Amino acid sequence: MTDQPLLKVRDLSKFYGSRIGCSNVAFELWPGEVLAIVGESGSGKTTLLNCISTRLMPTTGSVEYHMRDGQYRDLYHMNEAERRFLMRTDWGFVHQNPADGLRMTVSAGANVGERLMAVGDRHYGHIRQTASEWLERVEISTDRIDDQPRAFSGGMRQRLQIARNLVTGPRLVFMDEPTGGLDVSVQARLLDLVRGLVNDLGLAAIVVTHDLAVARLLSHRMMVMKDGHVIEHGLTDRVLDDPREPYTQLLVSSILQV
Ligand SMILES: Nc1ncnc2c1ncn2[C@@H]1O[C@H](COP(=O)(O)OP(=O)(O)OP(=O)(O)O)[C@@H](O)[C@H]1O
Repeated sequence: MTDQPLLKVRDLSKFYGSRIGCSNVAFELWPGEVLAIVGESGSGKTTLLNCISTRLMPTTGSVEYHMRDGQYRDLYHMNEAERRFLMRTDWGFVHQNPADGLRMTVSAGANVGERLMAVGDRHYGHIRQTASEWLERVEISTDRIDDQPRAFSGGMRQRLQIARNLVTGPRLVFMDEPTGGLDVSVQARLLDLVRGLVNDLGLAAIVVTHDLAVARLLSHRMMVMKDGHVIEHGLTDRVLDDPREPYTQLLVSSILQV
């Protein structure tokens, strides 16, 4: 870890008309750190994730990012081209539904390889070799490299989406319910895989989940949201083992005691 945060979020709010999406959120994310945003449906998790990742314009607040050149830049003061460049080179975004993050009608190899081309790799042999290594890394047999993701199972699609996102060596990955929609045994395997990759690559990640078991397994720190507000924030083990807010206590007792 370096001695400076990767991301500084200050006073971030998003209102949809008079409805609160998220309100007054502030935190810092450090390199290599995984933060989980948890809460019930409608608590504002996706709104917050989308505001931080510049997919949604917040109503107020700032998000500063520590660029590779050592400077902090306010994401909302970048122009569109700069933001796109950052998304392509430094960030990944793993959607709940793999179809939202993959190109379903091109091959698995091309799904991974085109990200390398987007960052300037032009050598076909190298691109195919790297794509093949990444398929192996996410436990997809390399003899499926020419198959389209629509011929894959849900778990395979999600693993392919992860490979597509990580192949370019991002520093920060956003994940929106990465195991949602998969059945339980597939979820467990995928979580193990994600945890291993995040550790090995020293990635920072922000993971939205309504599942506290996912937060427990993946994250170092967690924020609990309710009605658009962060009501509790701390080290994951502390929040789950010794929740301070009655709402968090309720969540923990209702969900985690299985
Ligand atoms: N495009 C929109 N227009 C109006 N209100 C919205 C919009 N998107 C979200 N909201 C409202 O903002 C609040 C937070 O929603 P958000 O989707 O961020 O919650 P969430 O915790 O991600 O829920 P879920 O787990 O169901 O995805 C909710 O009251 C929701 O109705």
